[in-house]
Amino acid sequence: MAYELPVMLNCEGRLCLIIGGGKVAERKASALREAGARLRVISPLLKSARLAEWADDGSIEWKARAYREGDLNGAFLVHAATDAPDVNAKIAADADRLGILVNVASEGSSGSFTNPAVLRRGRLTVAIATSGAGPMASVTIKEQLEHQFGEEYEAYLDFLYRMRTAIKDEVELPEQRRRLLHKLYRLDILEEIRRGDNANAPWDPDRIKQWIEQNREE
Ligand SMILES: C[C@@]1(CC(=O)O)c2cc3[nH]c(cc4nc(cc5[nH]c(cc(n2)[C@H]1CCC(=O)O)[C@@](C)(CC(=O)O)[C@@H]5CCC(=O)O)C(CC(=O)O)=C4CCC(=O)O)c(CCC(=O)O)c3CC(=O)O
Ligand SMILES: NC(=O)C1=CN([C@@H]2O[C@H](COP(=O)(O)OP(=O)(O)OC[C@H]3O[C@@H](n4cnc5c(N)ncnc54)[C@H](O)[C@@H]3O)[C@@H](O)[C@H]2O)C=CC1
Repeated sequence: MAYELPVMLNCEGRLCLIIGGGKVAERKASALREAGARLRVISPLLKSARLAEWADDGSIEWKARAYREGDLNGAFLVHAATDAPDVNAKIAADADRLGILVNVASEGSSGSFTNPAVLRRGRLTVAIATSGAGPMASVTIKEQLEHQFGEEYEAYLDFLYRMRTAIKDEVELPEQRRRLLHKLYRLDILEEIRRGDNANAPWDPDRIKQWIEQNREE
């Protein structure tokens, strides 16, 4: 078995195409909207009500026709999400020729990327893929992880982000930076957040500065 390479794609402002306008197209569109992509859907009709809504309010562009060669020019990535496997296969071949990332809904292994099930807690992303064992296995495992990684992780990662940014801004010496970052990840802030202490004693910029001053020397 060859393992696939997990990556995080920055789709912000990039043109992403979805060929097809059904349930699967809607799911892929929804994820790409959250990622800030510029979205174009090509499909003779939109079977998904949400896709139709987004086309109406202009948040996605809809071309009401079947796929044709040339549609892929200028795209960052494409989802082949029609219910016609031969059309999806043609899209995959065209995309490969042009060097464009392609996902094939009807036959995952024939595209250049697949979509994991995703658990988000603010800045935390947990992606689960099963290399062919099936998307429902991914979803079940995601549901198990939801209990382990509760809502408090959003506040926790925001805290880590603010601390790390402040350390990078305030501390020049690599040695001190490293020491502070090591101490940062050992702080038991998660427990503080769970107890609700964090709301009473927020880590505002002054307290962060103070912590940096107290901990920068051994
Ligand atoms: C390879 C992959 C390629 C890709 O699409 O990227 C793929 C492929 C296929 N899926 C099929 C079926 C279904 N997929 C779902 C749902 C999801 N599928 C997703 C990912 C992936 N699906 C990639 C592998 C990821 C991994 O490794 O686990 C999720 C996780 C993410 C997402 O789609 O964004 C999302 C859950 C989102 C969530 O809820 O969190 C449902 C349920 C439903 O639709 O409600 C069904 C019906 C039930 C069933 O059949 O199991 C079929 C058969 C189609 C046919 O019958 O023709 C194929 C084709 C094949 O197997 O190659
Ligand atoms: N990867 C996944 O997560 C899943 C994949 N599937 C697969 O994905 C396919 C699509 O599923 P659904 O969205 O439920 O189908 P659907 O039937 O709801 O939608 C298909 C869409 O494709 C459009 N279409 C058909 N021919 C086209 C063409 N030549 N050019 C452009 N658009 C065209 C139709 O107008 C329709 O809007 C299924 O056939 C199945 O093989 C199904 C479930 C989950």
